[in-house]
Amino acid sequence: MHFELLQPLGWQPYFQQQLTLEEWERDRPARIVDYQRSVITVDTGEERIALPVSMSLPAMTVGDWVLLDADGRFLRCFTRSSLFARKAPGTAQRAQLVAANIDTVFIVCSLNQDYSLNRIERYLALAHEAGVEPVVVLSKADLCTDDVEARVAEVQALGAQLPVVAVNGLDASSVAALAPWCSAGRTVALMGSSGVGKSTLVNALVGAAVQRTAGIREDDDEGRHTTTSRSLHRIPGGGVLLDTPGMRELQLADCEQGVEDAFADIAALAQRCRFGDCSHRSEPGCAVLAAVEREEMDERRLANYHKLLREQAQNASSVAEKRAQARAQGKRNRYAMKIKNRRD
Ligand SMILES: Nc1nc2c(ncn2[C@@H]2O[C@H](COP(=O)(O)OP(=O)(O)OP(=O)(O)O)[C@@H](O)[C@H]2O)c(=O)[nH]1
Ligand SMILES: [Zn+2]
Repeated sequence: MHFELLQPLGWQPYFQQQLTLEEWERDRPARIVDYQRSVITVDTGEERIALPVSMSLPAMTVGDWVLLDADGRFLRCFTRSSLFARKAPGTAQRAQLVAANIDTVFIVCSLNQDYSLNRIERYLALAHEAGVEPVVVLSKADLCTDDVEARVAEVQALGAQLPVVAVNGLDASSVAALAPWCSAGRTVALMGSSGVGKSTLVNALVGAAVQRTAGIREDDDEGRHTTTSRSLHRIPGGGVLLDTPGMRELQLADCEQGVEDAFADIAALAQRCRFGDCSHRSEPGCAVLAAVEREEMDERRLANYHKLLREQAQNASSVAEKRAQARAQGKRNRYAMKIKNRRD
């Protein structure tokens, strides 16, 4: 019964399985379509409800599924199928949740000035870390002066079964090549540098639907919050597009496992290195360096792997430093308190 209402919001069997029959009949699942400092907007498929942010709510983000009771009160958050998060600024102890329950992320890279295999590998690591299937979208194919087919093949070589699609974002029939990932019940998102054509793709994918969502919003009592319809868009083919500034600003941080997964070929070769802790830089008996020597492994790819791991280590150590600073500050505060208490 609610199924037809929920599926256009990205509802899947994975979430359905988290409900008892009784809950399914009595309560109402809803998806977070917008998350502001003081108010969370959820969509039940029938209406949008504003939940005030409070300390009693768990950490949640756009894309999360929540269960509400019949009166629209929050009961719980569903277990996620995927999560993009990043280190929060400041003490950096808590991760900032960026987007939840995304099935596919389009890694957008333009075929003119922005094209870079290193950058694509960086985004692949982020996608792997989040547990989201990546699809590389090479935009501005119409402006590419090189052989587009050759570029596509080069990017495809970055991962086994990595889908790579070249598009002209200004041409709807070209963008239609992304339809297989945007079918009913599926949620997609976009990542990529500024100017590569993400907004153009959003318009091509949802164009008319965005207008319609805005129209519906006029009628309900939250009508003034026009930004609400900007985070989660329905795609005419049945899918959902999640587009937030947070997704657009994602950086590589704290995703060592993501880097390892994005470079699974290096991990496989490393099994045959002489030393278990081989760093694949200069060690004798290194299977990775041997593969580079035989030209079976791209030297650029190995260098980028080292670079991403190094950045990863730096991020981790700056987090550790900040934690140590916070601890030292806490100690000083407690000491000052002690002295003060003694004086009182
Ligand atoms: N020729 C051509 N131009 C494109 C294509 N995609 C985008 N553009 C143009 O490239 C410029 C930047 O595109 P945007 O969609 O604004 O890029 P963006 O990634 O959203 O940029 P930010 O908003 O800075 O993140 C615009 O002038 C678009 O019209 C394409 O496939 N072909
Ligand atoms: Zn090695």
